[in-house]
Amino acid sequence: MSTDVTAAAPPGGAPGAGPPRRTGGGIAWLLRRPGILACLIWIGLVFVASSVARLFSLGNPLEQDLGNALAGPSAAHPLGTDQLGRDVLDRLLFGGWETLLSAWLAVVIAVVLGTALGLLAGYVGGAVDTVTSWVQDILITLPTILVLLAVATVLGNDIWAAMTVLGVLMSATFIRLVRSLTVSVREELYVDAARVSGLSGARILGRHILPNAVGPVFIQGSAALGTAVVVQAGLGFLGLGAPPPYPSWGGMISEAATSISLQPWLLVPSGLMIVLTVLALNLLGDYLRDEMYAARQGRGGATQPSRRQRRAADALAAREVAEPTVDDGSAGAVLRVRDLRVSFPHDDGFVDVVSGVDLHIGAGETVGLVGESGCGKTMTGLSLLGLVPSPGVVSGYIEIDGRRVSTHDGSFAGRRGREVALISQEPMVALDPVFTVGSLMDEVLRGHGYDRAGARTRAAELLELVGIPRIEAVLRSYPHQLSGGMAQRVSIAIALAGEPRLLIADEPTTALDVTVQAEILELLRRLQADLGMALLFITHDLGVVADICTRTVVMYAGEVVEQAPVEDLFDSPRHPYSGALLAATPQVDDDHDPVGIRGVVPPPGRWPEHCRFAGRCSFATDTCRSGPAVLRPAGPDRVHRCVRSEELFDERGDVRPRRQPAPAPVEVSS
Ligand SMILES: Nc1ncnc2c1ncn2[C@@H]1O[C@H](COP(=O)(O)OP(=O)(O)OP(=O)(O)O)[C@@H](O)[C@H]1O
Repeated sequence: MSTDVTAAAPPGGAPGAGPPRRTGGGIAWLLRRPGILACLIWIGLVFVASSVARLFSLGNPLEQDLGNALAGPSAAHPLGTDQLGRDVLDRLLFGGWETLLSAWLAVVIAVVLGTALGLLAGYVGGAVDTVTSWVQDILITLPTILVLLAVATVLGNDIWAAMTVLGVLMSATFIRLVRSLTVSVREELYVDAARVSGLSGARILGRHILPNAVGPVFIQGSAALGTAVVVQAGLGFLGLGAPPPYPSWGGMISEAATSISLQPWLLVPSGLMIVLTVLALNLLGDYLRDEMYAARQGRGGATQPSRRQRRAADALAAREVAEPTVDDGSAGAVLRVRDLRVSFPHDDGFVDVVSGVDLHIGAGETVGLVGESGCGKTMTGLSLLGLVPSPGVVSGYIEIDGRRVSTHDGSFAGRRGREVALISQEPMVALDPVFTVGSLMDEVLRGHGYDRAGARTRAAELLELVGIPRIEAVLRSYPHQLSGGMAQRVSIAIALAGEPRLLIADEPTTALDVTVQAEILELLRRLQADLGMALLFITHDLGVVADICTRTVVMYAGEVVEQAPVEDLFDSPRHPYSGALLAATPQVDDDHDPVGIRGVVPPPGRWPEHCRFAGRCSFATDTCRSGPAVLRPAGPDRVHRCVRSEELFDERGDVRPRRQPAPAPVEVSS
């Protein structure tokens, strides 16, 4: 039994993403994880008891009492006696020491050798990588037991030599694991930065690449220890363990098997000891892998919700929100959202980072979601994909293509990629550096039901659709061999593979230079017109919204403050925040300088009960601070959240507020 941690390994993980983060004190951390604690207690007990028994010569594992052979458990012999009347507990403990230490030896050799070769192969590449791959393939192909029997034939019953050879054979797993981690991290920008700053290869490996491998190697090592114990017991069973009369766990099973008809109990202690120890080692590996994964998702350590927070999360998740009414103009839309809330643990409860968002997007419509950093745009987008990171809780009504979806009942699972897909800001994030574009697309398309030949044809069609030249060469390329624009086109092609009805583009052009930005926008506009998807375009850039969107939703501090057709919003904003955003946007054909918005968006949990923008709004009066600002209709397909809107914008004759009076001091509630 082994645990493959490659899936949990962080491709291009953050530097230092090593073993599970320990937070809140080691004991408290362990107490919250009873599975890990139970495994550690068992392994520790066996190791300490067998070490003490061996080192201090406690018990008499060799002392025979033929008059009391094959006895069951008793006060004098808690686990009974064997054929020669020797105490089974003493023999188990005496044999355990050698079993565990020799298994450790094998794993240490496997880890050290495998990590060194994996790092070298992954970092240096070329001929070194090729030769190491051959070595790894040979080690994997060799039949372990036959090799160990050959070693025993040559060297006799030398369990330490056998376990050294086992360590070399097992190193193949670590070579593969560390090599793939190294390849994925090698192209990271921070590794390039280290190279540029003149660090030596050895230093880059040690400081920037090795820490990424420590966690996965540690976890794989735990599973390998279980395997080594099994192999060691197998050798003992075949008579290749400790020479008689010295005990080994495998040897004890072999002896018990010969007396099974006279005393079946004899099989239980040694069998159970091997099973429980191997199980504990493997489970420990699995638990640690889950912890590491959770830590990478932001769920580990300090962010684990408390019991009270879990109760609050359950209450939030159970919040009932009715289907939107037909008179809000959303009937028949591809996306219908009502009273969407995204909340994260805070103090003893939860705090909203998105609150009460209503949204709809029809087929063929492009809606721009705009607002400053931290207003909740990305969280809104992720909630529509069921991808809000744990322990965040999403509640509210979400309907995609006529069917209600929820994060809590797994209904997103089959829909992601099919009904709703995502293009992210950084294309390389979506493209695993270990695989070629061809195999990435093949994997996605096979998931959508294509056979191998069909997937190949469809991949080429999709790349053609997104305007990629030299398709065959691109299919054979690795992501790092593509330019930013080309990589974004590939990630768009992958997003389109499932023919989604709703495409969420989260700042898809921010990481690209302006000419490539224009090309990608043009591509999205064309695709959207051809395929008739609903497109939610998340951006800071109002220029992009003017360019590509039909409707704009302006978010401030977690809520929608204005929603209007693009032209209406740009010509006559109805909320001072929309006006301020427009005034802050540079325009080529305009003689006004952009005016920044003073102050910052208050953080979640510090939003005032009244209008959330009041603290930064030059037009705010006591009326704005007298109670919550609710959404108000302002014409067809138009709403805003400003109590003074009519008064303000009437006074100003529908002219957008290019210059605001000096802003009031920033106000946040305590
Ligand atoms: N994992 C998390 N745990 C707790 N709070 C989070 C988490 N992720 C985001 N937030 C908070 O949610 C709020 C909204 O973040 P979000 O990323 O949606 O904003 P945004 O408008 O998309 O900003 P940007 O344009 O910078 O991406 C922020 O205050 C952020 O601090």
